[in-house]
Amino acid sequence: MSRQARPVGVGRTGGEERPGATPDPRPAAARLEAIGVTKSYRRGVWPRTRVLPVLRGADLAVHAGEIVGLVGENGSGKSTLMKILVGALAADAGEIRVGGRIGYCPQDPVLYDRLTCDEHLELFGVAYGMDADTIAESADGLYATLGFGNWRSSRVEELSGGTRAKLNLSVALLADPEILLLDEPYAGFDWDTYQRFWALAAERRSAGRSVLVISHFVTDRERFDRIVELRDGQTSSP
Ligand SMILES: Nc1ncnc2c1ncn2[C@@H]1O[C@H](COP(=O)(O)OP(=O)(O)OP(=O)(O)O)[C@@H](O)[C@H]1O
Repeated sequence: MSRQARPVGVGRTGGEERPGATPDPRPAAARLEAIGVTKSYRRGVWPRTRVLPVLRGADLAVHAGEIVGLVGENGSGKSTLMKILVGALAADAGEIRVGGRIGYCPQDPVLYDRLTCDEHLELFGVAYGMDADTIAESADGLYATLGFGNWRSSRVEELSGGTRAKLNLSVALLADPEILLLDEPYAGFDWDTYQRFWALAAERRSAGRSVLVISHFVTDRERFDRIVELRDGQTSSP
């Protein structure tokens, strides 16, 4: 799928050669790609509106089996680019190509105070088109991996910030998406959960999945296959 700053088309996603097939000498197509994306926000009230250019031709590619870090100063446009990649925000110009199902973990959890963790996973699972057994199996695995099964019957309003962050991440992972986009997913995690998160990301890489993570911590750098930096509205690989 491809869009004009549109979500993108399903094409040759790479990393999925059939045994016995003749190797394809072409480089594998990116699973997720942004090409020349521009975005400005309009601020203020007429007649005192002003335009704030945030992205000025940003390019980004994430391949199968890669964990890519998106870094940049506060306000450099990382969340804006991620929202455009998932289709939550329209770009002014440019193209987005997506070759697979996306799971998105926004910076601010989109959760419902009165629903329990189980009810969230059921609700989102049904929205993803999953059957009840698959939802239950996936939910059990996520509770075990992220260590918050004790809270499965608690309402979100009773949860700590870190447990909400675990549920937010679980919602993104529930349907086992080919492409996982995470906007500062571990800000509220304790050290044990932080380690579990990276083990989970590494498992996804081994399974040929793709992960794009907005990160602020320089110490995370060795965890990524590649780092992409946003500066002055454009991307580069430092
Ligand atoms: N809806 C909006 N309306 C107007 N300006 C916005 C809007 N959303 C973001 N901005 C501005 O766009 C710029 C980029 O914001 P964005 O959240 O994408 O940056 P970021 O790199 O993710 O920042 P941080 O590291 O602080 O999370 C900032 O100057 C921000 O104030």
